[in-house]
Amino acid sequence: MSGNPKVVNAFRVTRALGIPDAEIKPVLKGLLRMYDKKWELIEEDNYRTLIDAYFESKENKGKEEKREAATELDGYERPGKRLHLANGRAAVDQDHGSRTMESPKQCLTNGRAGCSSQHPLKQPNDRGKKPIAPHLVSGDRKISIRNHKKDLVIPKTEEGTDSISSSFECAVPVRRPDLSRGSTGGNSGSSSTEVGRSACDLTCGGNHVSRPKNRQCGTEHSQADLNGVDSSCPITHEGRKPVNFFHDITKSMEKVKISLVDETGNECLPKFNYIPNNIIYQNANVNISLARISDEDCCTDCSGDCLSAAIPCACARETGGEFVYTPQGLLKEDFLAACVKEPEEHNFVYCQDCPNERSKNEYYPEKCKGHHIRKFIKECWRKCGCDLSCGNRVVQRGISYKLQVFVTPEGKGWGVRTLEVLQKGTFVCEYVGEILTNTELYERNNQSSGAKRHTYPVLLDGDWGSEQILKDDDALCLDATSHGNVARFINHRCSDANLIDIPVQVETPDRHYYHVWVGLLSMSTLTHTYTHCNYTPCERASLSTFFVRLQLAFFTTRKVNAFEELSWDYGIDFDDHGHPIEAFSCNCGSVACRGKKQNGRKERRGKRLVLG
Ligand SMILES: C[S@@+](CC[C@H](N)C(=O)[O-])C[C@H]1O[C@@H](n2cnc3c(N)ncnc32)[C@H](O)[C@@H]1O
Repeated sequence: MSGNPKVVNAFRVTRALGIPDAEIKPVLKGLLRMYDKKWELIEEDNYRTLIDAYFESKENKGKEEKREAATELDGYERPGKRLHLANGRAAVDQDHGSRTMESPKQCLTNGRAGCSSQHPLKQPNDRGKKPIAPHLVSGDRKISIRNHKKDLVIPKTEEGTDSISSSFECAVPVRRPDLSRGSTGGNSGSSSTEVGRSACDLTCGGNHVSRPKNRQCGTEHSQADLNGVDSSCPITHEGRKPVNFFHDITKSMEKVKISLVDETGNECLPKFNYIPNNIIYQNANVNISLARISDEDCCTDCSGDCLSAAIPCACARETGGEFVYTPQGLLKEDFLAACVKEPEEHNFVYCQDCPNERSKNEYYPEKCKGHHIRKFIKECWRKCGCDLSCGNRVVQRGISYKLQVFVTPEGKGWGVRTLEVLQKGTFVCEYVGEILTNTELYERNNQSSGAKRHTYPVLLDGDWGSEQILKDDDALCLDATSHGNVARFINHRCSDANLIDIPVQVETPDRHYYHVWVGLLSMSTLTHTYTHCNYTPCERASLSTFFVRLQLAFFTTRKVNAFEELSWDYGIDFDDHGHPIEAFSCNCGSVACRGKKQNGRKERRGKRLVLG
């Protein structure tokens, strides 16, 4: 086995993750048997299946040992057999089963139309580029720190519209730096081939309940799916049974489940890979070192909850000596009001040589359009003495409220709604995606066309307005088209949006709107570690040094009722006709809607809002 170059390569990757060859070998053998030696299923996504299966087997082994210990104590043999990967099924059948193991198998055995033999997590619109392989990340990435002095700028949204693009393909709000007014692309319509695949992707996720109906998307379901909505599938709040229903699009990667429901059957199922944290695609310069963060920038002497201390600790200094959170974990009214307020001229900085303009036109870049210096949140972090339950650690605790992805009745495609009442100032979710440089994004868009255009990245970071020339790999975006979290489904609203995006500084000493954890592991391992291992919060915190996380967080701007759709202002400039991609016709329904088009022409009403 070990002479085979494919095996050698697999070992090389898993070795880089610290997995001994002797331990990965039986797992690999089991997978090869299970997949009839279809190496492509094992190799995909940097051996994701293999790595998942390894951790799965370890986890199961741990459980088994506990069970055996309990049996010994009880003095009798409990029913249930011990299953090994080597027997070809093991981890799949054990307990609740492994979705990651189960998925490809289902695809293969069901022979479902529209479900290729690809690993379900494979992106059909992969343009030949993949996230960095583990060995590359750990071996090649230099770890250093830049001196970011400026706030994150989240200027404008750029948008792609393509008449044939489908909503599951686009789905990523993009906020581009330079364009203080973005435009956004619409994406109605569908592509039958891709939809078939997309349906498969979710179906193979192991929690799909559906009735066959997606005519528009051309999805053909297997007999299993034809059985209709199962009894665990809830009646929707409109009193209907959904046509498509998924219990948890996060694949257990979040603390709470996020369901997806389609009562219409007319919407293409989304095609993307759920990730709970941002991950570097390739060239982004998001390096940081502990040494750069001085003790003055954290509260090493604190313990427990910083909010309950008589005097606010050092972590409140960045936000005027006061924490931005209430003891209930909500944003304070005055801070929220300041964030929601429209920016004034003095809130903008201008680059001498703007990387965003350069990425659009290398030789004759236009003048910098200005970057909005925004308010930001500073949370405590790992150098602080407090613990994860500290009141100044809200965003980093992750999604806590029940959300649902659903089909909007107004023709906006999928949207997100809350299933419970959210008080004003509640943290809802982060915006998560792949971290790209502007140039990478530009190249992605150039290489793809139509539905595959990555038109909605959110601008992340830049040392805007600095004296020096900002390099391309310092100007970053988040692209959630292929990899993202629930935020990729949140629709735009021109005014009175019930969410606002606020940058969160957790891990950097500068006014740098993201926090970074050095990326040493691949996305699959990251996912895996959070999903499958029973780490305590403390263990997770230490493990997280290996992850890359930037944070852009959504908070409610007012009280939001259960089943209300969540929305945020993408900052689109619907009047930006020079933009290569035409903005979608806005159906936000707000009184001051500025992007409604009628008969292909834009209704000229409403104000022109400029957002950083
Ligand atoms: C980030 S995605 C949001 C999720 C998307 N609705 C979906 O189905 O995946 C952005 C896209 O959603 C649609 N969209 C978002 N807000 C909209 C609005 N107010 N009116 C019409 N379409 C909207 C547009 O097609 C836009 O390109």
